[in-house]
Amino acid sequence: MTEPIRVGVLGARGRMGLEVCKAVDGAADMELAAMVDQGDVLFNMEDAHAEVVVDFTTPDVVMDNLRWAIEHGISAVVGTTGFTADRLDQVRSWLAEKPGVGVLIAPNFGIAAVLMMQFAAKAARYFESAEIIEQHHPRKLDAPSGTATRTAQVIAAARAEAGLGPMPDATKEEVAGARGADIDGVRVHAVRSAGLLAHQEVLFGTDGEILTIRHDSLDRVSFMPGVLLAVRNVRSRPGLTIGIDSLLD
Ligand SMILES: NC(=O)C1=CN([C@@H]2O[C@H](COP(=O)(O)OP(=O)(O)OC[C@H]3O[C@@H](n4cnc5c(N)ncnc54)[C@H](O)[C@@H]3O)[C@@H](O)[C@H]2O)C=CC1
Ligand SMILES: O=C(O)C1=N[C@H](C(=O)O)C[C@H](O)C1
Repeated sequence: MTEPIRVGVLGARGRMGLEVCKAVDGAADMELAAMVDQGDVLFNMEDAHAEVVVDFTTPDVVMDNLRWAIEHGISAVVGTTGFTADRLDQVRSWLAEKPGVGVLIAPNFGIAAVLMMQFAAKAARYFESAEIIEQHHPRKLDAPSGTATRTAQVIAAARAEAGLGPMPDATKEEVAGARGADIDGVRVHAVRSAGLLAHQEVLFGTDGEILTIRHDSLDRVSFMPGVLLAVRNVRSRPGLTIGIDSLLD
C-alpha cells in the first residue's frame, strides 16, 4: 500500500480550516500532519514533514505562507482569495526557482460552483448583457468574492473571443457604487447578510430573454471533495494550476 500523503493545514482554526482538517483526517490516503493557525510557527509544518499544505487563511497573509511553502519544497493547495494577476505572477516566479513544486489556487473548490463558472463561460457569447450578484455571510473579509471575480473574468474573455463589445448601459451612477464593481467590463454586486453562506447568480440578458445561472453553497462540506482532489493531484502537477477544472476532465 502507498504511504498516505502528509497534509498540513494553514488557517486550521478557521471556518474552512476546521472542515479541511476533518476531511483530511477522514481520508484513508491522507494523514493530518500539522494544523497551524495565527500565532503558531510555520516551523511546525516543516517539522511535521508535511508534503502538501492546504491554505485557507486571509488575503493578507497567504502570500507569505506560499513563499515559505515553495522555498521549503512543499506543494500547496490554496483556497484563500485575493489573487490578482500580479500575485499570480509572483507565485510563478517563486515556482521557477523550485521546478518540482506544485501550487494549485482555486477561487472555489465546489464542483457545482466550478460547473456554474463553466456554464457562464459557455453562455456569455450569446447575450448582450451579463451581471453577477454574489451573496455571502457577513464575516467574509473581501468583496467581491474570488468566485465572482473569476466568473467575471471568464465571461469577459468569452465575450472578447466572440467579438462582443461593451454591454448596453446608459445609466449614470447618482451614488458611487450603485452599479456595482466593474471587473473587465462585467458588473459585480456583493451582498452580505446573516443567514447566507456562499451563493451566486449570473444574469444574462438579450432581447426578450433572460438566463439566470445560480449556485448555492449551503454547507462548507461542499468544498471538501474538490480540496481532497487537489491534494491528491498537486504534487504531480509542478508549477501553477488555477482552478480544479483540469482535474475534473
Ligand atoms: N476556494 C474556496 O473554495 C473557498 C475559499 N474560501 C476563502 O478561504 C479564506 C478563509 O475563509 P474562512 O475559513 O471563512 O475564514 P476564517 O476567518 O474563518 O479563517 C481564516 C483563519 O486563518 C487564520 N490565520 C490568519 N493568519 C494566519 C497565518 N499567518 N497563519 C495561519 N493561519 C492564519 C485565522 O486565525 C483564521 O482562523 C477566505 O479567503 C475565503 O474567501 C472560503 C470558502 C471556500
Ligand atoms: O469566504 C467565503 O465564504 C467564500 N469564499 C470564496 C470566494 O470568495 O469566492 C469561495 C466561496 O464563495 C466561499
